[in-house]
Amino acid sequence: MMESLMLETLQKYLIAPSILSADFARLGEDVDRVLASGADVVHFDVMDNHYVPNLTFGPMICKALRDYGVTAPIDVHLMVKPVDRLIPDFAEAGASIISFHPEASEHIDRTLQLIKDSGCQAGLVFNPATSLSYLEHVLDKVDVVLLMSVNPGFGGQSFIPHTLEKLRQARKIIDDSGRNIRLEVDGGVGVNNIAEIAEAGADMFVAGSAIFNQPDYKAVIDAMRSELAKVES
Ligand SMILES: O=C(CO)[C@H](O)[C@H](O)COP(=O)(O)O
Ligand SMILES: [Fe+2]
Repeated sequence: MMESLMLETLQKYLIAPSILSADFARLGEDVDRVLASGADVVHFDVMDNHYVPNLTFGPMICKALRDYGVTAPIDVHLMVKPVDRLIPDFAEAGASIISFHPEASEHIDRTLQLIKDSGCQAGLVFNPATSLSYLEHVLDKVDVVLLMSVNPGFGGQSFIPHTLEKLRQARKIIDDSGRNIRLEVDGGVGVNNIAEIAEAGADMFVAGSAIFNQPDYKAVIDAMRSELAKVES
């Protein structure tokens, strides 16, 4: 039975390991291990060697994780162009959230509607240099705002500091809207900066290399949670 997809019913802060840095030869086991270590959501980076200069995995691997028994929400981050034709495939494969980059879609409103109609939650992703103004006319259809804190395409890059200011701006837009929208941050997140990122307004944290490149995933996730607890208190 799949866990609740309603992000608003989950806890305040969500940790979403990016499986871009997982062991692909043992993906099911590695995903089970990171979830057993306290992760909330599986972040699934889809790259097409066109929108970004790298190539990863598609709906078949998402379905394979579901068939393996993964029940946690799967957060599909589409770095592909065009976007629309992959949406039904990912919904059928068991995606919970599907996020896309507005520059990669010809019709942003239509793409968001396609995601909602397929039964998934919808996210818009902003590169470090993409304007938040894309949110202006579609906020009512957005469940997740995903701010990239690196340029997309690769794991293991350093967090770009000016993203903190953009996070504050996105937090204000979300709060002013009165809607229940998650503010997710992706790229270069680790134990050292997660508190500062939460203080700037994020409530969902993607971390790939910071977790999977360490032998003890639980130690990293626990350390992230204790950093976040300092922000909450
Ligand atoms: O979308 C991504 C890259 O385009 C990844 O989710 C992101 O880079 C996570 O990796 P890390 O935590 O190692 O930076
Ligand atoms: Fe990502």
